[in-house]
Amino acid sequence: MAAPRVLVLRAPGTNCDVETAHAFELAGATAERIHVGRLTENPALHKRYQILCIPGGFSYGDDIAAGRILATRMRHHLDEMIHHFVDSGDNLVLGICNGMQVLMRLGVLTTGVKTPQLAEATAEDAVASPSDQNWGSETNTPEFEIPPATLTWNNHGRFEDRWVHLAVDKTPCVFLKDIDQMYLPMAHAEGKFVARDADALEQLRAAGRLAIRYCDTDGQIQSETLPFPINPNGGDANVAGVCDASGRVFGLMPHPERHIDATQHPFWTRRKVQPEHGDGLQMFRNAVQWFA
Ligand SMILES: NC(=O)CC[C@H](N)C(=O)O
Repeated sequence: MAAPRVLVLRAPGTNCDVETAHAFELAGATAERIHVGRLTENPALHKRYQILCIPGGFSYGDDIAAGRILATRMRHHLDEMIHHFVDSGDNLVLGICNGMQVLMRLGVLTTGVKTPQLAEATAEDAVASPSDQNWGSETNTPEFEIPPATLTWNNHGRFEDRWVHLAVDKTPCVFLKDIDQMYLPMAHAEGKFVARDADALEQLRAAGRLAIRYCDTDGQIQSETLPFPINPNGGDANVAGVCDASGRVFGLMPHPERHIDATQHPFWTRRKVQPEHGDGLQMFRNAVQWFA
């Protein structure tokens, strides 16, 4: 099997690209960190790659809303690249933290959710939506249509940095194959997953799109919104990551690339048995194996 080639997308403010490329390399892929500017000047560059990964950070300083400017730049200048990775069926897309925020703004994680009241929706509906929740002109949505879900500010309104337990649901997500639980660091300010309404949330749940969720130390999810700090941001249904219908496009807020080695675990010196790797590595291995 030839090693799949990964395009780790950089933008001004990206700060997890080196670790993310390293995680992919450790899993057997070939990873290159490419600045968004290099892609806009040579749009055919993306054709050399099979995996697109948008890593974590503060692209464009999180101005307007985290991920918004990079997503807009991609939508306007790199539409062919988005099509190549998202729609072709042969490639994978991973967004980590700021990368998930970009994928949410692009609308590629929540496609296929029906909007029953669309016919009656008016421009006033859009005006009436809470402006502080980042509801905006997500991809391909007419001005008056509110996207099925978004990411907004953590409940406490601050940047939160801590380790979290995660439970993996049965979904088609390629990256989470054969993983039940993970312990990973999260580090974000705008990571609260909010569905447009109960109907949109149920559609995403029924379609197996809510791939990974915050849980307690035993892997249990006892309530629809677990208390802080188990659910670090107060997001709906404890959602930490979402995949598209095919399972090839996946975004998650916690950082798998920060737990690929067992010694990155906060209590590693106190553990009786050292696992061979950190919990996050399997996600990158699953991506590589998908091409085998
Ligand atoms: N670690 C990250 O990628 C941070 C994401 C984003 N800047 C936020 O604070 O929400």
